Amino acid sequence: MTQQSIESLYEQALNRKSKPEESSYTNYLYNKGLDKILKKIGEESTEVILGAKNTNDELIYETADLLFHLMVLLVEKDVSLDDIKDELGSREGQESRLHERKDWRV
Ligand SMILES: N=c1c2ncn([C@@H]3O[C@H](COP(=O)(O)OP(=O)(O)OP(=O)(O)O)[C@@H](O)[C@H]3O)c2ncn1[C@@H]1O[C@H](COP(=O)(O)O)[C@@H](O)[C@H]1O
Repeated sequence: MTQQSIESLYEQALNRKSKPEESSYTNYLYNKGLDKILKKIGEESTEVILGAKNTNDELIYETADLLFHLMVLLVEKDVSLDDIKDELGSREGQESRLHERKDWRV
């Protein structure tokens, strides 16, 4: 089975931004603008929640949809995958600092 990395999904979204294609769904989203992309993120997030309540197949399908739309959002906002990796990396070994935020316990 063919697999696709998050990096290549992001690269595709970046590539559509610099070289738009008429039949591209990614370009349809860019043309509609940020509010449309955010609406899709909201819808897809809800579908992930519903999928998780149903079957793992649905969860996997909806997570893939959400990841795709997240990559489009990051490109639209000029945020790189390295920005996200830097943020995640800065949290490594910082459990005690993160746990000071007691709100996650609620
Ligand atoms: N991974 C995806 C991907 N995941 C989901 N989708 C699209 O996201 C849409 C989500 O479905 P919905 O029913 O929620 O949305 P819709 O009713 O089609 O449209 P709207 O609600 O947005 O108006 C579908 O049209 C899917 O085709 C994706 N579209 C593209 N990709 C990747 O992006 C690449 C480039 O695609 P294009 O930009 O279309 O050339 C593709 O080769 C894929 O690798």
